[in-house]
Amino acid sequence: MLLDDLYAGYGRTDVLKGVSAEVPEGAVTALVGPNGAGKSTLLGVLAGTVPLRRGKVTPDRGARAARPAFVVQRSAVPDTLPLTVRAAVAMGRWAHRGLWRPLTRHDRAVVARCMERAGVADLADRGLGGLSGGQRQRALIAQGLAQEADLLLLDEPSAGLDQEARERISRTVADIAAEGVTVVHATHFAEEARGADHLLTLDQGRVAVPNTLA
Ligand SMILES: Nc1ncnc2c1ncn2[C@@H]1O[C@H](COP(=O)(O)OP(=O)(O)OP(=O)(O)O)[C@@H](O)[C@H]1O
Repeated sequence: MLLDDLYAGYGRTDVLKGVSAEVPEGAVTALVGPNGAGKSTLLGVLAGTVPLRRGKVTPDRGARAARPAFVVQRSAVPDTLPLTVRAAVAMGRWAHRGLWRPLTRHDRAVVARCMERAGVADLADRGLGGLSGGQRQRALIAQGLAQEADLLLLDEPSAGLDQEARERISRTVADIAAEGVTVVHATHFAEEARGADHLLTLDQGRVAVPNTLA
């Protein structure tokens, strides 16, 4: 996917100020940079939730442009949401099924497979609110996977998690990319960024020069 001179922001302020970069297909791109650099804004642009003011995103050849799945920061999901893991992951099928249509056998198989891939199959009947941070984050990743998107966008999935939980998420993310999904993974952890296939460093709304870890 090619990002060409992207501008986006809120109100009168541009947050992204001419971001140009290549995001390789079927690989993990770590999106790094200090607080406020524009990482979440760029993810929002790629997800279609933040409008582009200028510039262009060219999807990979063969990929359908409008097939991103956005795994938002865990803090954006209320703790008290009365949902089991299975129900939360099944919400990922809404894009295919519509809100009130019952899930088909195929949908249920996809949900089961995605819980397996994200390592939450054994938690399927547990409530989201009672899970550990790492378990909850993996449930949200499973929900993103259930959308069967070409592009998986992860906004700091490891924030607040211990090293073991972070490593588990890194492995899951690498496996997903190995299956051909393009992953953009915003992170503040240098070890996660080093483990990625590609690096995109933002600084004050621009690609940092050089595009390396600080
Ligand atoms: N919904 C919004 N409305 C107005 N300003 C916003 C909004 N979201 C983000 N901003 C501002 O845009 C700038 C970039 O924020 P963004 O969340 O994209 O950065 P970030 O790199 O993801 O930061 P962090 O590492 O803290 O998550 C910040 O100055 C922030 O205050």
